[in-house]
Amino acid sequence: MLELRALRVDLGAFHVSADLSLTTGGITAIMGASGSGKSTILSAIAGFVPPSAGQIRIDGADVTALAPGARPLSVLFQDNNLFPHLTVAQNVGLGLDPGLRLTPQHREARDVVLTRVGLDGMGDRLPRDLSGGQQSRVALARALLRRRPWLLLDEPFSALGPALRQDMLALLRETTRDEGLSVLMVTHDPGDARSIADSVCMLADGVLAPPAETQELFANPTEVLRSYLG
Ligand SMILES: Nc1ncnc2c1ncn2[C@@H]1O[C@H](COP(=O)(O)OP(=O)(O)OP(=O)(O)O)[C@@H](O)[C@H]1O
Repeated sequence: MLELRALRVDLGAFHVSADLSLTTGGITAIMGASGSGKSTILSAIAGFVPPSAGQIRIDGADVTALAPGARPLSVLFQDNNLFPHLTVAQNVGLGLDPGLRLTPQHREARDVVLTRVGLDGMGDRLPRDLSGGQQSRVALARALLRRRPWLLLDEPFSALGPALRQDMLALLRETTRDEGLSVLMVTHDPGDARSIADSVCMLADGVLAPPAETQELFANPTEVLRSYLG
């Protein structure tokens, strides 16, 4: 369970708040207009932006004051955050040990994940020698290898073309389901939310709404969703 209890984040004149719970397992999308505060909320949960009030609890523990690396979550950013001078295998291996001192078991786990995301045989390449879609797979592999229970994604595949993006969303759904991860994904695209999210939290007027079941929400759109869809 991920709980945002009377959470409030202030960035200068901008405010966003949330008071809701997300159950463990499945994929929740945060959807809202550009500038509505989607990244801000995700950054607060990840620990990169300090809240001005309220509490963030994950699986029963208060993580509000914990450093990002100490939280039971991984984050996947839009730019993939790959180190250009490290190989694919090294970039993925960072998910296990920031010093890259990998045991034989670590290497085996890394290679299993590389195969899982379709990068078998590409471990020795540098990120620049991969396509955009393959780079996204490296970042996903690293996040999966960390085995943190929650995976947070901020518009992770928006730089990819539509077909490749659908492939990555499908891979995300399969791999996180197989690994039993809970996913929270920021998107501005209703199509992305409909294709993989079990539930959607709409963000409008500085408030993140509690999750609504995706099919139900789109079948009976709220006022906020109607005005977002235009
Ligand atoms: N450091 C900051 N100081 C003041 N305001 C900020 C700061 N960072 C972001 N903002 C403002 O906070 C608001 C929310 O930004 P945020 O990036 O969270 O929105 P978003 O919904 O993720 O947008 P997009 O879909 O365009 O990425 C914006 O109005 C932005 O200008």
